[in-house]
Amino acid sequence: MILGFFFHYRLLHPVHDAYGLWVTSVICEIWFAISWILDQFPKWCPVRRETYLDRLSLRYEKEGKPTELASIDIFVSTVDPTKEPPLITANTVLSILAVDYPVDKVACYVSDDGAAMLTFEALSETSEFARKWVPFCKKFSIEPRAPEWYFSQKIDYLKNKVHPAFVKHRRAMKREYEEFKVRINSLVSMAQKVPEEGWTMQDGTPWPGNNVRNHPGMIQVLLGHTGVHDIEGNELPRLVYVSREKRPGFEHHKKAGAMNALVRVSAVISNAPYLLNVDCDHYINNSKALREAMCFMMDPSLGKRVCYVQFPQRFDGIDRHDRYSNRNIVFFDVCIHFLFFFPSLLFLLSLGKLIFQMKQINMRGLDGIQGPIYVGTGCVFRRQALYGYDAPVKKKPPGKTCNCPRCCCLCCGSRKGKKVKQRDQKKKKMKHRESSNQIYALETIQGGIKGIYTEQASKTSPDELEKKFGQSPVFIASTLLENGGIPDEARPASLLNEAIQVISCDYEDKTDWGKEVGWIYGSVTEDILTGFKMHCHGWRSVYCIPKRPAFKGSAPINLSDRLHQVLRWALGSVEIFFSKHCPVWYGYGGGLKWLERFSYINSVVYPWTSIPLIIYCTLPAICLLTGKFIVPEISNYASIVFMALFISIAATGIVEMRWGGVGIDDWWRNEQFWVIGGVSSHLFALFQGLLKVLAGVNTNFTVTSKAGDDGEYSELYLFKWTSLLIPPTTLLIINIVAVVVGISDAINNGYESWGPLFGKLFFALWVIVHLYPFLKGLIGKKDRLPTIILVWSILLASLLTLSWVRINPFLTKGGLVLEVCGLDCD
Ligand SMILES: O=c1ccn([C@@H]2O[C@H](COP(=O)(O)OP(=O)(O)O[C@H]3O[C@H](CO)[C@@H](O)[C@H](O)[C@H]3O)[C@@H](O)[C@H]2O)c(=O)[nH]1
Ligand SMILES: [Mn+2]
Repeated sequence: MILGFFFHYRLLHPVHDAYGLWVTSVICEIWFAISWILDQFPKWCPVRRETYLDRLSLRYEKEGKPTELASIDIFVSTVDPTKEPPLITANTVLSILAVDYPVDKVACYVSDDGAAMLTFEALSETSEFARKWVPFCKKFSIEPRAPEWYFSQKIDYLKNKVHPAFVKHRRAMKREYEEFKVRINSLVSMAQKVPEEGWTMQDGTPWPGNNVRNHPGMIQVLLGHTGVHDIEGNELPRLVYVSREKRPGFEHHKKAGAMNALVRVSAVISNAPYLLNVDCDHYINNSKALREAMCFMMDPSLGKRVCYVQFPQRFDGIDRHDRYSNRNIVFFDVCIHFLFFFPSLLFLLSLGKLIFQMKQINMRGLDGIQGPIYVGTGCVFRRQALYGYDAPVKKKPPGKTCNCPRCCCLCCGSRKGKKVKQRDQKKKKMKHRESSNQIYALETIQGGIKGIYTEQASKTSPDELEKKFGQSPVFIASTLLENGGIPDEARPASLLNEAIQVISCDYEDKTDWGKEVGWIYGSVTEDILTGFKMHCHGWRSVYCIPKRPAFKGSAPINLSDRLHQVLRWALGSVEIFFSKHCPVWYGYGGGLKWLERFSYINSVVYPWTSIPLIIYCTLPAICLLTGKFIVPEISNYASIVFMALFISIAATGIVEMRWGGVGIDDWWRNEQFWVIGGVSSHLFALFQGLLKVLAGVNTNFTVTSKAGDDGEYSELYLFKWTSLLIPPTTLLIINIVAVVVGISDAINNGYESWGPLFGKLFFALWVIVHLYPFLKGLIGKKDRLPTIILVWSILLASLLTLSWVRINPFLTKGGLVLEVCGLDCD
């Protein structure tokens, strides 16, 4: 590293624009230093991290720990039954109901933002089917427990199963499922027939959700302890349908708002101390995953400082070559990742200040620092961490006294007196507010007031609690219980009544919901913000990668959908970048570690790299068209150093990949898609984000379309027109034109011009190779050639080349200009 530093200095000094280069190289070296440090400290080292994971799951296997499993509330969000087919949601719900966990400790809440009767009907069908499906799964321990995916597995199920009844049962079950599927699909086709007057309920009254933007809150408990049992007479987990109230003029905050509504509803109905969030297009693929998460949550050595356990996202139904890098394997499995495009191109095209390099600490690497970021699905939360509290302070060994105010409140007598007084005040206040729908008497929760959180909570006055959590006394009382649960004497009817209150539109008015409590608002990618806030409060998160993937989901497979998804993520990042929560300046003095901060910064600034990226994709073409070579002349000595550096970067990259178990093809797809997404989605996100900040123009959250159940890749070639396609097409065309022009020029000028040409051709081809999957997606099936994009892009490309040729002051070699013009005028 030090050597590298020295070389940089020696090397770059004589170059024309040395200053900018020097600065960038220093930044580079800092990154090198970080990776070096990461490798030196085994605690942060990915390999060590793996053994840590092993240790926990080993203990779990040996001792069956944790023996006492805590309750867990599971949230599924759906919004649009036309884009999120009810069958997919049904499968998600079935995999949850059949999970390998005590039934009385699981409650599944389905939030329906579309308020579609269709979703509701599909869900009640699902609950009926679950009565047969759940006992079947448990009896034969099948995996996965989402029927669609279980039955579509192409394995010989007779091989390992010796149970004689299994074959018969499986066949019967499969038939049942086919029938269930027919029922769900007939619901869907019925839904298409009832557009105008809207749905009616069985008794003829209109379905309250007919108007998606204006309807009351709806809650329906479909399964539960006291309710229906499965066909073998066993209990089933609770299943609750929730559609929050919608009124015109209220901001609903999309998924984050839906999640917060569920947090409150579940607090009133089951109040489990842990929560799991899965998107409707993801299902539980490993029925033991919840237990794995509990290993971390209840691990004494982690001391209740874990705010969430994130599982990596894995996907089904991705084309074999994963053309658009949907799997995101590099993000989920590599610790530290160099974006190779930068070092290779940018180092050599030394354009001074514009050069910069990206080195990302990804999920696995973060796990050695303060934990992975939250990616929106497949994540088990500690409920208390969502309530905006600080992480519990590490306990000092007895005998040591600490004077810091944080520790003091735990031991110091005079404060305790004050606390009791406050508690009495609270008691009075609560009694005072007692109303018909109040279920908890404070006395019943008094026993629960102990431990770290309640320590913090009891420091808060009742007024403050109300300002923070809103006006529901039942909800507030529930937040004071560290271990969750509902008092025995609570009546279900009044609980439901209270649950309706907490999903009303104005519940969050003038409270901390979405600001300090729950899922955080203010960006279309609520996930980054939510995790970030918790890390700022000093919590740590855990990355859990069980051998059998815990959750699996669907990903968009055609180019346009994928680019739109990336656009939305990038837009979210730009929004955060301009918000008060920007990790560059937010949360100093909190519990956020600086390397963790680096990574959060990286996750919000990356859309900006689209600008230099585009410049670097145009430069090779310009080189070829103008005959000017941008790479500075460097000495032999310098070029050797450059090569050495290049190789060292490549080597670290390869080592990181090996550690993560990522193949070269996955890595290469990632590189390619980084360029494709960079020059299209990231750029557009930047503009949209700037528009939003400067002019207040709002953009919509478009739900990512989900692949149907046809299993074929017909969608892969599906072409949808979008302006996102223009910049990469333009870049592609100018580079191809440049290559053609360059070669024909060399042919005209004879033998001696071939030498320098090769250097230039290399860069142009480098760009083209990166954009190749895009080209394939663009052309798709031959008959779908998108003329409109072609016209636009050729127009833009020729405009750019022409204008460059006109304004280029260096150009005196007239031949080339003619060449270019001749080509364009044809
Ligand atoms: O108003 C809304 C909009 C969306 N959703 C739900 O949000 C989830 C994610 O939406 P999806 O369109 O599937 O987005 P993806 O791009 O596939 O999702 C990724 O990126 C999102 C952030 O943009 C995260 O929230 C997701 O967890 C993550 O999987 C789905 O379950 C939707 O039903 C709502 O509940 N209400
Ligand atoms: Mn999704």
